[in-house]
Amino acid sequence: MALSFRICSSPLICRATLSNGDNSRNYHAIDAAFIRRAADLAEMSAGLTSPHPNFGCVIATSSGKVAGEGYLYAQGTKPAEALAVEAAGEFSRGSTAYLNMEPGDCHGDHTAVSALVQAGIDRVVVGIRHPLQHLRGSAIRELRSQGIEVNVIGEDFESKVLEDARKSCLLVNAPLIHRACSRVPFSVLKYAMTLDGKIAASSGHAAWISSKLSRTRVFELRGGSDAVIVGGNTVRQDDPRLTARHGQGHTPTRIVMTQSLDLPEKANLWDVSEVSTIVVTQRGARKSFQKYLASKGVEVVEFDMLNPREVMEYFHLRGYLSILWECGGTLAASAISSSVIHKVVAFVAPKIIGGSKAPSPVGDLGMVEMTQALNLIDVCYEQVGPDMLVSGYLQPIPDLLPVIPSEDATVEIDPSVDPFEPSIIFFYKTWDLYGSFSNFSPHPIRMPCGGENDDYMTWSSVEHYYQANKFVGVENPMAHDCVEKIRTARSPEEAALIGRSTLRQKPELVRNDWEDVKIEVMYKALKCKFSTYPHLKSILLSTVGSVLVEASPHDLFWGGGREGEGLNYLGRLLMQLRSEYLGESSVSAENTSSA
Ligand SMILES: NC(=O)C1=CN([C@@H]2O[C@H](COP(=O)(O)OP(=O)(O)OC[C@H]3O[C@@H](n4cnc5c(N)ncnc54)[C@H](OP(=O)(O)O)[C@@H]3O)[C@@H](O)[C@H]2O)C=CC1
Ligand SMILES: Nc1c(N[C@@H]2O[C@H](COP(=O)(O)O)[C@@H](O)[C@H]2O)[nH]c(=O)[nH]c1=O
Repeated sequence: MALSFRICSSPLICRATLSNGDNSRNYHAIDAAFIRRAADLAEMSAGLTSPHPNFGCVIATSSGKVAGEGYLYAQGTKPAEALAVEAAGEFSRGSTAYLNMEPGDCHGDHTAVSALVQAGIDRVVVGIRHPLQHLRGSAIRELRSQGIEVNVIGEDFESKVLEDARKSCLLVNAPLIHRACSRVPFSVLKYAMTLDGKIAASSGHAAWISSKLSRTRVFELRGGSDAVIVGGNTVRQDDPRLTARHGQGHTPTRIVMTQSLDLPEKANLWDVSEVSTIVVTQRGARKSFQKYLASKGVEVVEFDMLNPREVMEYFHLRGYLSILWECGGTLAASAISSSVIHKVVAFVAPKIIGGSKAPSPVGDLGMVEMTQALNLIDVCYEQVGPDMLVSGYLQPIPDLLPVIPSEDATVEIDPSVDPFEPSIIFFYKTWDLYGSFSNFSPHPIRMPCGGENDDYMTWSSVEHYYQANKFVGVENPMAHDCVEKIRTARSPEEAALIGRSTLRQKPELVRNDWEDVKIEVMYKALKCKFSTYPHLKSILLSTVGSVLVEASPHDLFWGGGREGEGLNYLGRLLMQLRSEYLGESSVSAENTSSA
């Protein structure tokens, strides 16, 4: 029984129909189709939300019509569920909401859950529970406590068709699921090769093997990844840019892995005006070149043991969820041997270049018999222009069902929270347990713009306010524009990107006193945030006795650094605020008792 979607432009956009005309009996097939649609919608935010989960929601009426759809554009923007019920309007009442993943209410505001409850949704079907342990189960519990029937695929009902739909939910958030189950980001090895298995001519020349259409697909892959990584030799040979040039969305960080640091002085990757580059190298390698790179704005990170696993563990801690490997065969072999590659995407062009010394996509893996070959699973074949795109998984997407208990989890299965000393509370990414302490948490604040403009304005997050303040009060129309662009940025990540890149590219737009006032700016914004949201103040007060550390391994000013070498100013300001609140509450307690 084939299932299809008709797309039309009215609010009742599409309708799941069963091609044999049986429109009512096969509930599983209908549920599965809508769940797959929710996963497809979630896919639309890949790259935009990073490093946050991808969420999609479909509202379907009891007659199987789609009344509304939504996907999360970026963290801090309206949840998919709220957008979908808004689109469905009155049709929401009595309808079913299909969610690819349980909403993660990181900050206690229950927006997604409230939207469904208030819209009068009768039933919610969930593809997978939230992969992060501290968020898992709470939205489902909350919905059930409000009298809504909630069905989780694989727990409350199962069948082959539902299992397939559930798989699409696992795939659309594979990077986040990996975060919950392993300590490395989800990595995809991508390459373009000729029909005779070469990734370059014997001279090293490789531009181009695949067609323009295939290369546009590569830009899309880049746009959906947090970072792209190459080895030193690819930089020397190709001088790549590694940007996403398909005209929309996000551009990943570029990472170069080099032991020797024997890299050219002039390279496209050293131009960080559009996007940043991080060079990871062996500790002590070419110190003078490290300084040169730093002067260009390229970050250099040294490793005692430079190998793909250590590097991936480091980027995992830094909050990266997905990495695209676009290296040559030498580094690819090392990455596969270290078991950090999860998926392979190969563009095969109908060309033959020959050459016994021409490089191939994967170097030596030490295998001697064909029986040792690594077999890909869930392989897909697709024609892209003249090329064939073959993709598949080297390691299965972890199946969370055995890992995620269906009821409240007590098992320690979420290694994303490190077993730090209990007296220290680390926070960093907004979806972590104390994620609401992050500047990126989606808590709008009302503050004056600063400078001569005393008007109160709404800033979508502390990060928006902080970044904009770099350019406040500067007599230059471009500085004014920049403040406005940051204020209206659709996510804290976008605000940070504009603020940081403008500071690098146009330092003349930055206010002269920025270094002197930035701590004060941050403090005022934090005070406003914690005073505006009482539940955040309670969380802050609940940490009394613990040291607060922003676990950013790379920001040595606001964060604690990789080995505690950072100044941790964000943690310090939060502790200062906490003690001020404690002081206030003890004074008011004294006043009450003496009254
Ligand atoms: N068609 C395609 O899709 C692609 C083609 N190419 C082509 O491939 C060729 C380059 O291939 P290749 O030499 O394999 O390049 P790689 O991108 O694999 O670079 C290899 C380099 O990576 C660095 N490295 C750092 N750590 C490690 C480690 N643990 N293991 C292995 N390498 C490490 C070293 O740099 P260092 O020497 O600086 O210390 C090493 O020399 C070029 O001709 C290029 O055009 C490249 C990418 C994709
Ligand atoms: N030659 C080759 C690829 N090569 C990869 O693309 C990089 C160049 O990217 P950019 O500078 O951004 O255009 C190069 O260094 C290598 O990693 N990719 C492909 O899809 N098809 C191709 O034929």
